[in-house]
Amino acid sequence: MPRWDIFCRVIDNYGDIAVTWRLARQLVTEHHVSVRLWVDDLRPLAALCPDAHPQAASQILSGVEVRLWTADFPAVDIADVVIEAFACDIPDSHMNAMAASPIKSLWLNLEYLSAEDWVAGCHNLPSPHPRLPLVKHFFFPGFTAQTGGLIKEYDLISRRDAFQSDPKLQAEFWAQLNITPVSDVLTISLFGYENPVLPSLLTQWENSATPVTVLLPDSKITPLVSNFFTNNPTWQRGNLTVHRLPFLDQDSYDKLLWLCDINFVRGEDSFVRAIWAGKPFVWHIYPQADNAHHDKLNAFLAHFLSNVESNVSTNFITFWHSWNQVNSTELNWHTWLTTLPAIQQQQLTWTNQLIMQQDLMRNLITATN
Ligand SMILES: Cc1cn([C@H]2C[C@H](O)[C@@H](COP(=O)(O)OP(=O)(O)O[C@H]3O[C@@H](C)[C@H](O)[C@@H](O)[C@H]3O)O2)c(=O)[nH]c1=O
Repeated sequence: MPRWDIFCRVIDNYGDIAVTWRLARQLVTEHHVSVRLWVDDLRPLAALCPDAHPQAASQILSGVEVRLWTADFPAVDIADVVIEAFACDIPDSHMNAMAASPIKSLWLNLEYLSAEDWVAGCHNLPSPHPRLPLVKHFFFPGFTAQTGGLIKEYDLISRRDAFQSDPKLQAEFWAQLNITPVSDVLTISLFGYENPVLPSLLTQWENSATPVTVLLPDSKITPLVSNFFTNNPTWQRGNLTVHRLPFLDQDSYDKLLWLCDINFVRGEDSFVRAIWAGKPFVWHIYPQADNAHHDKLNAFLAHFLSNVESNVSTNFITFWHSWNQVNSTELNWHTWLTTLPAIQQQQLTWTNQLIMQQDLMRNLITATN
């Protein structure tokens, strides 16, 4: 059985481990390879996967061998495929062992997702090691067939469709969340980074003509929501009700996205899952130094909105820019809502095209053959 090593350093938050954990599980389940996932901090994994022990040096989870990556890296057997996630630099001792081994590992650097045009040109490029007889290849996820694609399990869309068409499955999930659903409300999931424009949005929801129910899994945005409800322990103001949820396991979070009418997501992995959920979403992109994330945000918007009439796309972009503080235009929820019929249509067409493309894991496997 082919052996794969995946290396992940947790920079912050959940995204680094979220992506590698998802990929590791998919490789085991769908490609039947043996996967060893090296992670330098297991605490975020324990949030995504409650079965994970946050300190264990070694544990098997969903068929994946999860190893705590410490400074004193052990001498271990060399895998057929080595994935270094997000340029995390595998240990020198291991690299030397790879160079000396008769097994010629395929070494890939799995990069961050971007819709920018340059990605297609850099995907698969080799990077020979300056000293050792090793070549690392860049592997860029992306939205076109010229890139490494997006993570999507083979049965994701059928599981989503089954959930979205079955009131019983939805009722079970509401019960799991311990919430009694209310009809004729707009249900919104809210996940994001600290965001100074949030109070304005909450006020607009409070005054909205349609009642708004927010499902709020624990995140960096929670304290701001809590401030909004100071002196109001029920977390209800005007037409806005917020339900505070614990941080959900990764599979339950998918269901939350499938359930809600609109999803506010962030970073990388929840953003991709919101795309697959097929519901309108708002992306809080991971903020980078020198506003490098603005180009990334605009590249995605250009790609996503390429077939949308200009007045709709202008209003849509203005709202996303305000949410991400790319501009100082006041956030206008009502105007954004008017874009939704056209956006939903576009999302359906666009997501269906993406579904037809080969997913990231299969592109990885193609690269290894
Ligand atoms: C809210 C919630 C999220 N999740 C999951 C969804 C995702 O798999 C994961 C969150 O990861 P992300 O969406 O990527 O957002 P993120 O912000 O957590 O992660 C990152 O983004 C990257 C771009 C950065 O490089 C990383 O350093 C990191 O900041 O948490 C749950 O499983 N349960 C929950 O309740």
